[in-house]
Parts: sequence; structure tokens; C-alpha cells
Amino acid sequence: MSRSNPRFPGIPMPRGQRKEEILRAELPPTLPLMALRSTIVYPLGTIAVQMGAPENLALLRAHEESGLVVALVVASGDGDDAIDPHNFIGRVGVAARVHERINLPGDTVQITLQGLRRITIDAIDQVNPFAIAQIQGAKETPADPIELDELVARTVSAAETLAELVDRIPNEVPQILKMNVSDPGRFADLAATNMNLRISDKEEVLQRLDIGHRIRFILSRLEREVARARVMEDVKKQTEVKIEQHQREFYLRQQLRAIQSELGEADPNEKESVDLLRRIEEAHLPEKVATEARRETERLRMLSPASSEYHVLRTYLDWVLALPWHQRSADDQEIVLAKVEDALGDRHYGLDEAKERIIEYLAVRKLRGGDPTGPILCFVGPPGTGKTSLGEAIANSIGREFYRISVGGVRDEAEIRGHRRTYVGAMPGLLIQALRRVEVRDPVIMIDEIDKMSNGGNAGDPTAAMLEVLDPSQNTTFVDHYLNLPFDLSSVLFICTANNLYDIPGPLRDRMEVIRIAGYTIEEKVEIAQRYLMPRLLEDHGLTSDDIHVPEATLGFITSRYSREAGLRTFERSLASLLRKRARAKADGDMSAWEIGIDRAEEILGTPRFSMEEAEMEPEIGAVTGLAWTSTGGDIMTIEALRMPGNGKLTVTGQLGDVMRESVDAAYSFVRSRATTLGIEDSEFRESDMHLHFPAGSIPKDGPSAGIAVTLALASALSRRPVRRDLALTGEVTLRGRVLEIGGVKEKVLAAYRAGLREVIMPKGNEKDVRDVPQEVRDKMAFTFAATMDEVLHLALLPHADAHPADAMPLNSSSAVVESDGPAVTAADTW
Ligand SMILES: Nc1ncnc2c1ncn2[C@@H]1O[C@H](COP(=O)(O)OP(=O)(O)OP(=O)(O)O)[C@@H](O)[C@H]1O
Repeated sequence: MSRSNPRFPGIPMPRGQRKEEILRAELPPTLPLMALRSTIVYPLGTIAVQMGAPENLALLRAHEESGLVVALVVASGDGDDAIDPHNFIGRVGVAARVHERINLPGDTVQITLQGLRRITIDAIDQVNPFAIAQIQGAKETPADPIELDELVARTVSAAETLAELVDRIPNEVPQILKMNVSDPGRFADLAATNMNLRISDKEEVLQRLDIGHRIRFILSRLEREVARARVMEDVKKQTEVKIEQHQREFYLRQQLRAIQSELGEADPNEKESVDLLRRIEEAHLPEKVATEARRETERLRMLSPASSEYHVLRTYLDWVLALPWHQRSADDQEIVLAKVEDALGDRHYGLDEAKERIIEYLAVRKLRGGDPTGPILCFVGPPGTGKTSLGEAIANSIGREFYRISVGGVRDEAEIRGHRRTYVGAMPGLLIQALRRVEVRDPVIMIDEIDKMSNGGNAGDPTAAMLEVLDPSQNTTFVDHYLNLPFDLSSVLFICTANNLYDIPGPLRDRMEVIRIAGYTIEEKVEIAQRYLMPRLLEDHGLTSDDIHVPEATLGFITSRYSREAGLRTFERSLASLLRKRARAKADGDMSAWEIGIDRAEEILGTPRFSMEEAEMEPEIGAVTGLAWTSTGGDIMTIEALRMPGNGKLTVTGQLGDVMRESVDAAYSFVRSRATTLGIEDSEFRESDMHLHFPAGSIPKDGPSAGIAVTLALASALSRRPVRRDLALTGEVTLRGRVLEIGGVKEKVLAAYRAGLREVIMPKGNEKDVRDVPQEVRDKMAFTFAATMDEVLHLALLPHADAHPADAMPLNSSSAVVESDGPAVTAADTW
């Protein structure tokens, strides 16, 4: 009995039957069929296999006698497929003898198989419980001897190369092959067994009865393996070189560091990068940020501290580490609405609608918790009306930091989004700077003057960048150009402020929840001064109410004669001037109680800047009081029309925009069309020139809402009929005389009221807007809502008055002229 040689499978131990005996042995006509899945034994070879398939186990159980001979075949497919023995009919198998059975745990039996001869399966006699096949010895075709030599030589040479290149193939294999060249069939089987072919190739070798074909097939497989092994070898070599280089550098660097530290010259770069890496770990940065920071630290280590790049990188890392990636002061869920309500109420007079809407907005934010989508709050109103202080109060009451960014005049996208690091002196944008300053990621950031941001230009569109900052659907991954890393801005509560809603770039305006703050009446300002401004100012100046007392009448005098504005800025400044005087005196030892009467106030503040009653009340020809709506609130404005001999020319002066100029032309045409009704001779138009002037010429004016005032002024001058000056007008007029709706009603009415006027004519379409005017003002004023210009003319134009000859007579130049507390030139004002 031969045993398997463990070193060379298929080479029997030189014991037991000899080859000739085996080949000569008679085979019975039927043999039990045993299908193997992952291996095969060729004639004269020996292998040990473990049997687990039920049919093979059944076969072994049925034939326990020693020396059992079976027909071995190779089953294709994977292990789970059932085997149909009929598939093997016509195929080549191996008659093999079963030796040595060893029972193993788990219903497995290990047997040793010795291959005897190739056989062909002719038929299947039985299928269950194991198959029995009719067989006969296979007839092999010998190879062409000339071709054979070459094939064998090439196969041996390929085997030698492979044995050299591939570790799995023992170096003795080519030797064994050489020793068996005299039996080419056997030679081929030995090569197939020892050269590590896959099972499908081994099966192919088994099937080939033509010896020449068999060897050629093996040769093709070996040559393919040689080619593959060569490629693998090359790759391996290259990788080894690389690894060697890395290792070399690593060891050298380690040595360098060891030497440096021995000499007390430890690399400062090294220390710095170690320190940075520690800070990166401690900062618990988001994973992406930490990875980037680590990478940049590694780069820093390589750079010379003297290089400019080193400093750029160092500053960058400082920015990354200083930003509040996680730090928060409070959660949206923690907002206590009652506290906000108290804070807003405690510090602000009136503004009921604004307060209400702020509370509603915060309520929604609180309910939505971590998902603060929704509109952006925007306070719109004239300067000094409390927008900033509302923002501060909100931040305080919800326990957040407050920060103000002014974007007025910003024309470069980089101011918002930062410069790329490649620029010299690059910095992050305003937003990231603000976050570094406040050190938390959830502050209240007030973006001031968003209406004065210029949109578009060579340097990128700041509006688009602003939109990305403010839009809750985009700002979770806001990427500043300098940082080049996404920062989540969604926890920031943004509040924008603007003086003029219509100057806010459209895309931004669409996403805003606008809260309008219109301005205060004199009475309101006095009340605010008593309740809020004075106590605060006293404290700021180190005074108490015992040191100085400013009675209500004086407060009213100061606000109407020193500041004519919608807000409280100038008023507050005037009061501060009073208190400074008092503080100085107190510092000099004056401990008396100052009572500030009107005279005393005038003494301290100087001559009043505004006359007592601004508006002219006496009817005049060609002078009309219009109402304007500017970015500093509402204002009254006199429009003067003058007729003089000439030839029908119309001159307009006073810095007007296109829309206003066109409305003057339209007004002139309308007046001509109503000439008969107004009692104007047709010759008047041909023989007179008209000059229309809008005083306060330094302030640009535009918009259509001066329409009815202009028409009235022209009609008055041409018809020589006086106009009522105790009323103010606003409204757009069409060529055919229809009066159209205008904006800014509340501001305009408050301006008229401040100027002492008690009657206003406005378009019928604006009747609804009067609701916004404070009740106490409404109660004291009369409103007329006109649908047509004819109604306006009827109401405002008085009958001819001989006392007012109008021809070429200069108008009273003291007629009310707009005075402005704001800058000399404000943005496009709207009528
Ligand atoms: N309703 C109010 N009650 C009490 N104080 C007020 C009120 N409105 C404004 N103030 C005070 O007026 C001053 C100016 O207000 P604030 O600075 O908030 O104005 P603003 O609207 O932000 O102006 P700007 O548009 O110029 O920034 C502040 O001292 C503020 O406290």
C-alpha cells in the first residue's frame, strides 16, 4: 500500500504496488462513483481527502472492505449544488483505490485515494444512495515525438522559472519533472499536480487524452503564471524600494532628533507642532476640521520658521483653533418668552407691534429647537428708533452674546466671505471674525445697514454671500474662503437692520420677516426721555435725579426745536450736553439742584436749530406742502411753482430723479387739460414759462408720490388761485387725473404732525394704512382720501384772491424748507 508523500502530493511513497502492476490490473465493468469537488488525483498519485457529501459517505458505509476501487470524477459548480451522476456520462475520470479511513468529528471521514488509471464513464446504473457507473479504461493518444521534446523542455523551463519566482512551488519540482520526461502522460499529470493549477484547469488536464494536447495546455497555464509572477515581482520590488526609503528617512529623522536633543538643540518647529497637535486634540474639533488642522500642522513642521509661508500657516491654524466650533451659551429650547417680553418692555417704550412679532418669532424658534429654519428678522426704520437696542435686549434676555456687524458700503464679497489664503494679508470675512470675537457659535449677530450694501461689482457679489450666510437652508455649511472649511452658522440668530426696505437687495428681502419701526411723535419722545433716556444718562454721567431736573415742557422744547427727526439720536445727544454741563459743575463742587427751564436749556444748548412752527399756515399761490418719506423717516417739503412771461418752457430744479421729473411733465399736461375748469386762459401756457423748485436742493429726491402736490402747485401758479397751506399732501397722479396709492403713510403722517399740520390729503387706496398711525395722533388729525386729482384741486385750491397777485412775483422764500438732521445727502428719497 503506498502512502501520500507530504512534500509532493501525487508522488507516491516508494512502497507498495509498482506502476506496471497498477496499469495492468483488470478493472471491473462497474464501479461506485465518487465525485470530488475541490481536488483530483491522477493515475499513480495519492492524496488524502475529507469526505462530507452524503452520497460519498453512504458509499463508504456500504463498502467497508479494504482496497475498494471507485470511479473518481470532478464535480463542477459550488458545494451546495446537488450532483446529477448522469452528467458524468462520456467524461473522463480516474479509477482510484481507497486506503486508510479515519473517522473525524462532525460526520466527516478522511480517506487516502490512490489513482490507478484514467477511465471513461459510459453509463449510470444506480443513483441512490450512491451512484454506480459503467466504466472502461480510457485510451490515451501518444504525442508527436518531435513536438513532444520541445513541449517538455519548455514546460520544465517554465516550471523552473516559476519555482524561482513563487514561494509556494518547491524548488525540487522541476527536478522531479525532469526525472519523469520518459513518460509524457505521467509527466503532464505530475506537472498539473505540483504546479498549483486551479481545479478547473486540473479537470481539463484530466479530460485531455491526447498527451500532446495535455502538455500544451499545461504549458500555456504555466507561461501565464510566469508572466503574472514577473509583474508581481516588479511591483513588490518597487514597493520595497519605497518602504525602504521611508524607513530610511524615518530612522534618519529619529536620529537627527536624538542628536539635537542630546545637544540641547531640539527643533522649535517640532515643539510647536507637538503643541499644536495637542491643542487640536483638546479642542474636539469636528472630524473634518481636525483632519485638515493635523495635515496643516504636519506641513508647518516641514517649513522654516523664517519663511513667510510658515507665518501664513501658523496664523491660519490659530484661526481654526480659536473658532467656537462647539461652544454655545444657550439652547433655543431654553428661551423663556416671558423673560424676553420683560426685557423688551423694560427698555423700550411703545413699539408694541415690533415686540409682539419678536416674541412670536422667538416662540417659533424655541418650538423648532435644533432646526432653526424660517425667515430672517429685519428691523426697518429711521435711525435712532431703537433697532439696535431691541437687538441687544433680545440677546440679553435669551442669554446670548450680542455682536454688531455693519455692512453699509460693503462692495466686495471677500469682506463677508474672506480672502483666499493665497492672498497676502488674507483674513476671514466679517462673520468668522465676529464668531472668533464672541467665542460662541450661537450669538445674536445684528447685521446693520443691509440696505446700504452695494450689490454686484468686479469683486464678487456681496449680496449673494450675505444670502448664503443668512439663509437657514444654506448656512449650515458656510464656507469662508480663508478657512476653506465649512462652519455651521445655523445656531446664530441673525437680525438685520435697514433704514429703507426697498433698498434691500430683492433676494434678501424675500427671505426676511420685516418689522417696521416708524418713528416717534414729540409726546412719545418726551415720555421715552423721562422713563428711559434720562435715568440712563444720569447714571452714565455720575449724576442723580437730585442734581438736575428737566421738566416735561423743557423736554418737549428740546425735541421740537433742536432735533427734528423720527428717532432719538439728536435728542439724546442734546440731553447728554445738558448733563455734561451739570456733571462738570458738580465736579467743580456745585451741589445745588438744577432746574432746567426753557431759557436755561436755550442758554446751554445755544440757539434752537428749528423754528417753532415749521409749516406755513397762510394760503399762498404756487406753494404746496408735500410729504416725503426719506430714509431718516418722514418729512414735509414745500414745492414752489413760479409763473413768468415766456414761451411755454418748463424748468425743474432741486436734484430730482427721473421718476419725479416725469411726474412733473405729466402734472403739467394734466393741468393744461383742465385749463378751462381751472379758469386758465390757453394763452397762459404759450406766453408764460414755469419754474418748479423742490427746496433742500442738496438732498436727492425721487419717486412718484409728489404727483398731486406738484399738480396742485402748477395749477395754483397758472390759475393764480392760492393753495391751502394748513394741509399736507401725498399721492401719485396719473395723466388722466387718478390718484394712486403711495408708501410710507405712517412716517409721512407723523412728519406732518410733528410740523404742526393737522390735515392730510392722501390717496383713497391708502385709507387702510392710517390704522398704523398711533391713536393719539390719529385723534388729532383729519384725513381726506382722494380718488381723483379733481377732488384734490377742489379741496385745496382756494378761489382767486386779489391780495395775492402771482404774476412774476417771487414767492416768500421763507416758506417752509426742509431741514435735515441727517447727512447732507441721503440715499434716494422717496416721495
Ligand atoms: N422705544 C424706545 N424706548 C426707549 N429707548 C429707546 C426707544 N427707541 C430708541 N431708544 C433709545 O434711542 C437710542 C438710539 O437707539 P438705537 O441705537 O437702538 O437706534 P437704531 O435704530 O439702532 O439706530 P441706527 O439705525 O442708527 O443704528 C438708544 O439709546 C435707545 O435706547
